[in-house]
Amino acid sequence: MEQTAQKLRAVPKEVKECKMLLLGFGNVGQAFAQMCLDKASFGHGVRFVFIGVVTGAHGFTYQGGRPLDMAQILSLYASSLPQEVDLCAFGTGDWPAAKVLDVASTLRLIAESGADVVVEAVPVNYDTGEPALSFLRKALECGMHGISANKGPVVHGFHDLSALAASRGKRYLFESAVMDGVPVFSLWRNLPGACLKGFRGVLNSTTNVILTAMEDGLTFERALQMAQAAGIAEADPAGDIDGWDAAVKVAALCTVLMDVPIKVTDVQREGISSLTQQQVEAAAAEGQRYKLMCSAQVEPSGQVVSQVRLEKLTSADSPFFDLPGPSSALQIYTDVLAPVTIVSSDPTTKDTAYGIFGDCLTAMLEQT
Ligand SMILES: NC(=O)C1=CN([C@@H]2O[C@H](COP(=O)(O)OP(=O)(O)OC[C@H]3O[C@@H](n4cnc5c(N)ncnc54)[C@H](OP(=O)(O)O)[C@@H]3O)[C@@H](O)[C@H]2O)C=CC1
Ligand SMILES: N[C@@H](CC=O)C(=O)O
Repeated sequence: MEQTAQKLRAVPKEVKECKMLLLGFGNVGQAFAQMCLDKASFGHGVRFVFIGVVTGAHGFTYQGGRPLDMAQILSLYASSLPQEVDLCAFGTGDWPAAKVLDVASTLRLIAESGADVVVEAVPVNYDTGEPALSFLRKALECGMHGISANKGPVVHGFHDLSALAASRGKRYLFESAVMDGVPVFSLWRNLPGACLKGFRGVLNSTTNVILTAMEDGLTFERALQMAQAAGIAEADPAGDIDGWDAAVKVAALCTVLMDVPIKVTDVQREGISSLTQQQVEAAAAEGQRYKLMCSAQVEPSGQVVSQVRLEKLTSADSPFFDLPGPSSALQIYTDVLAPVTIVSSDPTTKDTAYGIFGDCLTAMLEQT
């Protein structure tokens, strides 16, 4: 079916080889690697070759730029307990094996690797964007594309990284940073001349899983476990629960779509931890439900007011009311279009993987 559909699209004549260095091999990194394998014979015009994988505490593998057997690496992860995995077993070339590759060594590895694309999917740092920011900067300085699923570098380095990328004729792309693989940033690139006056949305899936599950009578803790098992919670789920993930996404949208580079701490923020089962049930009994709403709007003064707020939605007409589990939605208000709403229903890490995959293709295929 996929093959047939692909024939309807323009198939690039030449196949480009793309050497990939993958930083971070958790839920997102693995889903992305799997997608590259699944789509290898799809005729999209790029042959992805993994030459290095770096983790935080599970070692790294790099064999002097030689292709890695990604299917074998994925199958090791699938068949082992997390604490048993050590990627160094696949070989580290001239590099000494180390379960933890420190940031300075990772930067050296990026520079040495000669990769075409560095894909970065390491945990978010709300305060500084590091070490992801430095990884992406190094990749771009070395003339590689920097593709990232991480919101931190968007907020802490969007303008610098984009300018650096442009100066090298490369791309810094991050479609997965907000709403997984849903084309939010690329949609905006396709609305030239439009001004964003504001937006409203449900942008954190983990809290939405928890809120929906609590409506069904599950405990907060059990619901969080479900989100973790689905691979959508942050490495530190407090970032989801306390509203930091939602706030960094709001800041990312303001920075890129409004061209107003706000900090995460500029976003008025609340989380969901104070909400009780009784409050959720009482709301449900009145046909209402709680959502962690994200919003920003440009005031007449030009100032941007942004917030993450736990709201009790009262109207089934709201595009955010009927949004179960990990689903997310964003409504944008521009000076040229009636409100536009994008909804993602029950996304998984495959959606995020596609955001990265699409960015890699965009970067590779537009390059002459
Ligand atoms: N999960 C999701 O649904 C989505 C996630 N994102 C973003 O994608 C990124 C990755 O998320 P996810 O895969 O879920 O997170 P995980 O915690 O599952 O994976 C993170 C990976 O990064 C590795 N890592 C940690 N520190 C370093 C470092 N210094 N250098 C190299 N690797 C490092 C970890 O190593 P180790 O395995 O050894 O711990 C792990 O492999 C985050 O920024 C997240 O916000 C974006 C959209 C959706
Ligand atoms: N932890 C995040 C993952 C995607 O950004 C969420 O729950 O939305």
